[in-house]
Amino acid sequence: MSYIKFDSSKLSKFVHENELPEIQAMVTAADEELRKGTGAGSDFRDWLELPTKYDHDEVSRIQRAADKIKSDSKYLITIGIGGSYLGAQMAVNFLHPNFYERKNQATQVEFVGNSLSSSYVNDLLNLMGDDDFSINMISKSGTTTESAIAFRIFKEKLIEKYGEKEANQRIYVTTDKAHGALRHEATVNGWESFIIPDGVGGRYSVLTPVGLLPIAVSGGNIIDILNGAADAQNEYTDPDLEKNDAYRYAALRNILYRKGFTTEILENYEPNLRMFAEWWKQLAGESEGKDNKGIYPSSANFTTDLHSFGQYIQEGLRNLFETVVKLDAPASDVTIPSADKDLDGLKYLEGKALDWVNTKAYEGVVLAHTDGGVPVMTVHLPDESEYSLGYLIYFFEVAIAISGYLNGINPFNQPGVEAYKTNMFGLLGKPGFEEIGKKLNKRL
Ligand SMILES: O=P(O)(O)OC[C@H]1O[C@](O)(CO)[C@@H](O)[C@@H]1O
Repeated sequence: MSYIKFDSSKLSKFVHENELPEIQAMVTAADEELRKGTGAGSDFRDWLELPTKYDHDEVSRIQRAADKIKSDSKYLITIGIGGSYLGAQMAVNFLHPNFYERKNQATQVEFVGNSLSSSYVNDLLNLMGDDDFSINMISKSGTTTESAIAFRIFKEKLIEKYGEKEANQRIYVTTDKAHGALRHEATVNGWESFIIPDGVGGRYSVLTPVGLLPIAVSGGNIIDILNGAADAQNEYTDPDLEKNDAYRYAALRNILYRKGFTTEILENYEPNLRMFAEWWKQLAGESEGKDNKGIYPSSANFTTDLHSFGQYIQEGLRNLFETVVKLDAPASDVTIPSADKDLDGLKYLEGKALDWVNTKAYEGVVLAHTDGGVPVMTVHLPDESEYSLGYLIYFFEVAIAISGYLNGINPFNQPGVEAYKTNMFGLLGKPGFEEIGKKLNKRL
């Protein structure tokens, strides 16, 4: 029995019994493409064995760097965008109690460079005030505009506060091994640096130093995360759909997609899983949305959004399906108190645990949405531990890769991201983009 329970029992109305066996041959072929490297994008499969083959010396260095940052910094300013921040922020948010940032006196991990908002930058600078800080600049390419601009701004502040020599001791760079401006800058300035392996793309990089350093600084146990992912790596290897839950999830979403269920909503019932959906949206969207096809990844936070666009899910356009990440055992629970009078009509819930109510809400929603024509699958997450998170990360990573091959695309490239960058560079007057800029300006 799988550590993470995958429940597709409510799909019978949408997927006939014969359909899974009938797609098995395609899944086996997709598995071969992934494992043997015969599929498109085969240079980017090193995440597959990362949990069991990671560089132990590098992980020890990450732990030491995290200890230093915790001892000399109130803030770790983590700069990156896309895969260079989503996994780290998702894990930091998941592993710590809600409101942790406001209460905790230890080093706070803050994220910047994931937008071009000046208010956000100024708000962060105001929050930091004159407190001690360090920077973790994360960029595989080293050329991403959003993060490069943030790095300039915060590096300048660091040098202003500490002088160049000490500032250089407070800059940690996570980038590729050999290429790129950032690698060169790190070498010239003697910054401590960590490697994003060549064969691991941004959205698959959370278990590399990209995610591990910020997570370690926040107090997360990175070895436990890797152990969870390693066990998942061992579990999800058999292409047999009856034995591999991650592959079954991939197969079912492909079956649903072909029937017109083109939007997937990843849902949670826990606020600390909100960022998990953001991480998943990049993983799924950047991997699968290409060649004018692919499931559109979206997310919802329940029960909150049941009072917002829950109406749409229940009765709107019938192209939706849902995947719930349901936490089975929250770290703590609350008992609903008794009251002398029953003015609020809650007597029937007195003495009940809040998480029991949450679970009943989930069960009610699954049945209501199923009745409303929305297929629902559930991934049961046993608890809020690092181990479980590592397991869950790997479940979705391998499922999305198989899903991409099932849909006949390269799950490991992202050619479409360049279009906005080219236009932005033209409009910003970047050297080499002048002609594009002239043409675009005429259209504005
Ligand atoms: O780590 P980098 O090279 O700064 O890239 C950040 C993100 O930008 C993208 O390349 C898209 O522009 C993502 O694939 C990636 O995760």
